[in-house]
Amino acid sequence: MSLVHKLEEANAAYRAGAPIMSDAEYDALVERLRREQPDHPYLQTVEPEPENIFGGAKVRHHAPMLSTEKAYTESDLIRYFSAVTRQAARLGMDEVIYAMTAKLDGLAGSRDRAHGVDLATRGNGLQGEDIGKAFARGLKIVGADVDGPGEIVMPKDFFEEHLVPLGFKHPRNFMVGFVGADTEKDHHRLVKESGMAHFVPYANLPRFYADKDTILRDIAYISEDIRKNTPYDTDGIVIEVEEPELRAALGSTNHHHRWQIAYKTKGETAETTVTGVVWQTGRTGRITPVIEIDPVELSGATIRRATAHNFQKARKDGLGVGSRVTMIRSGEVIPFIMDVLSPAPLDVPTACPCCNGPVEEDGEYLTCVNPHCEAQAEGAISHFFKIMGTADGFGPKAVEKIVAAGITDILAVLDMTRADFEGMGFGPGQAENLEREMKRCMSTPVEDWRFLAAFGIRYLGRGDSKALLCAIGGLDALNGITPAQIMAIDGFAEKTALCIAHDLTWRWMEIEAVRDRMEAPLVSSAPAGDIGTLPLAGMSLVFTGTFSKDREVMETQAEALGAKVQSGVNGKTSVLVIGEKPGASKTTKAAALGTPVWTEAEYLLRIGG
Ligand SMILES: NC(=O)c1ccc[n+]([C@@H]2O[C@H](COP(=O)([O-])OP(=O)(O)OC[C@H]3O[C@@H](n4cnc5c(N)ncnc54)[C@H](O)[C@@H]3O)[C@@H](O)[C@H]2O)c1
Ligand SMILES: [Zn+2]
Repeated sequence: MSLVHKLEEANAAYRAGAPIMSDAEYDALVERLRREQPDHPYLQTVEPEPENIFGGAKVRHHAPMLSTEKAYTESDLIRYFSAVTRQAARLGMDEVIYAMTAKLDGLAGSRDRAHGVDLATRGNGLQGEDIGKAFARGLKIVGADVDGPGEIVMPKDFFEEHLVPLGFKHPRNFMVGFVGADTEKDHHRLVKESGMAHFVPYANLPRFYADKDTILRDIAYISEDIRKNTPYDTDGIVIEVEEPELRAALGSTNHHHRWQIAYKTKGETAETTVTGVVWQTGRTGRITPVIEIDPVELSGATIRRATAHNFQKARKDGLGVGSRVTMIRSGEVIPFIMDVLSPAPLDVPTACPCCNGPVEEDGEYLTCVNPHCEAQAEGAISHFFKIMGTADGFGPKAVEKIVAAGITDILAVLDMTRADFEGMGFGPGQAENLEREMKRCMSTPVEDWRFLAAFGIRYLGRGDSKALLCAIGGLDALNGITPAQIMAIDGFAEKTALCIAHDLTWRWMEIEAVRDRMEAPLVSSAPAGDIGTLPLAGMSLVFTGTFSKDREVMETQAEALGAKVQSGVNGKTSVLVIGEKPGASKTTKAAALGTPVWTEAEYLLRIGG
């Protein structure tokens, strides 16, 4: 395949949110093309988005959205500064002061309400796609709502905490899916509810100012400082001239503005040999190879191993013992294998390295499907209590202790007593607490979809569990369900249906056993459910203040008992439930509307608990 063809293919995949190579690899190939064929048309225009990946109408940009020129070295920067300085001298201007901002690594978009465009992608630079629907999906503008270009991004902390465990690898690719997906999935709702999909107009980014000599001297510190102070992924910094007159004089090419440059630190690379492969099972059951290498020095650190997250690619590339590879490390990424120079076959395990249980290939992942696998147990147990939402105290630390003591499945946890907890090294107070919380978890009514989602079955988050149970008529109907039955339901594709049916069969006994342990009934989400007999049926409640339990737990319980929970008081509110230090705006509003107010004690009395 020709170099350009390879670049075109990689670019199309990247723009669609499913890259087939790393950015460092792509950038290295672009630099190679620049060396070999400096005048190639591919280098002269904006790398285009494939047509119609977001399903929006075509939009013409009133100002073209260009790419940036890149500087990897000091001499690249000097060349840029000289060109600007020459032009400034022609205009009779003094020393130029440059503005620097974080180069956000997301999906570029432009807001141009002056021409009726809420938001559009960059497209080919001249014409993009209308993605205004992203606001309905939960996209939030960060800072002043100004027209102009910006970036669609997600804070990295949130991404790492909530989306990495679901298998997403890069916020940028996630946001491409978020903006373009036809149907709203659970993970989209999670992001929407948390308000973590952001559109950041570049004009709102913090700006740092310096002259060229300061920049050349301190560029490493400045870059690192900007990176550290930006909550989003970045891939360098943008250095630019601000004076409109100088911008106009410098002008643009079809590819970039001459008044702007992106500074990126290129990773250092080194060749080495693979000396060993160790397979590890993660918390979600995913089995990934850790590649051990002959130690190499890269940017001042000794690198001994790298994780290959995509096992399928590792096998295809031949990352086995004895293969020769190129490692790369830059300031912004952890070291990884960039290239396989000479392959060697990679032996893939047929059993889980942790529990010896059965494994399955699911797309690019190798997964241990044994729910009792110790490596997965912690994740599974925390997930259960978190989704049930009716017990406190089963945080990561406590669960780690429980699993370390050999209790690796939900049922076994539910069988534990205060004495058992104490035997594991919990203090008497905490042991008592855990026993009480577990009883509460078993005696509080929850919706059947929440119960099902608590088992952490692949593709059965809360929303999809609800859809499944509503369509199928309740939990019992899941016993022996076939892929065909699931596929017949709107929103379930063949691959997911196969996977869900398989996992349900495998885990049905456990699900039933846990349900038998429940002392409270599950609230059915099937349309013909007996909602009318629940104590809070038909009521709309608002909770404010601090309660003896987490507010979220109170609200979940109220919903399970038939209530609708609102976030603010309005004419439809039946009762305002107040804890300690209730919010003044809610109590005032309730007083003005004459809405009944209950204390926590009154509320508990009413629900009989
Ligand atoms: N992994 C792959 O296969 C693959 C394929 C294609 C492209 N890429 C990556 O994409 C990049 C090239 O594509 P590109 O032209 O979209 O990006 P670029 O690196 O040339 O950057 C230009 C874009 O940066 C954006 N930007 C972000 N922060 C900004 C700020 N503070 N001020 C101004 N603009 C800002 C602008 O929207 C502009 O369009 C390369 O760095 C490459 O690594 C990767
Ligand atoms: Zn296992």
